[in-house]
Amino acid sequence: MKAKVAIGSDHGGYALKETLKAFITEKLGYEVLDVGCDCPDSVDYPDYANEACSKVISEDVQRAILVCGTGIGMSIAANKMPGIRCALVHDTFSAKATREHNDTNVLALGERVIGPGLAQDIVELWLTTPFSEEDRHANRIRKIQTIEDSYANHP
Ligand SMILES: O=C(CO)[C@H](O)[C@H](O)[C@H](O)COP(=O)(O)O
Repeated sequence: MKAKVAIGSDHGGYALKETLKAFITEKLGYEVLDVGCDCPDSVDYPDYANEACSKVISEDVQRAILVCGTGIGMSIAANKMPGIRCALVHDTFSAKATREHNDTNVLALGERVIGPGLAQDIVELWLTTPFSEEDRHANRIRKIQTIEDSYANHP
């Protein structure tokens, strides 16, 4: 069964979000939950990273895609959230590798960095590439989780 995908952006990623939303639903056939923003007026990217990633954490969706001007702010905010492994990706090699090696559940993109054609290629690869399941990669992901858990009750 295909993953459900949340998608969110700030104003700097709004146009690319709209393009990707149509591509993911109409061309790739995934169900997409758009958490905003809803127009190109200035907003704050952490609000939309939080909204989209909370849908992954609650298991309403299996993946999320975040777009801002650079993708950097979105990826920083997303990676603060428990269980989120967000990759900022602007090339197709990394799109495939981060699924195979990191089992990332969130993808961040920068509308001011790449064009819509490359963004679509990245999104398609990222959505369709499975985690390799190899022991060394699974073990490294467990170590990331252990780091996260060790700070869970940090004062
Ligand atoms: O968070 C970002 C950079 O890390 C995003 O690119 C934002 O979209 C960007 O900072 C927005 O900038 P603006 O001057 O408010 O349009």
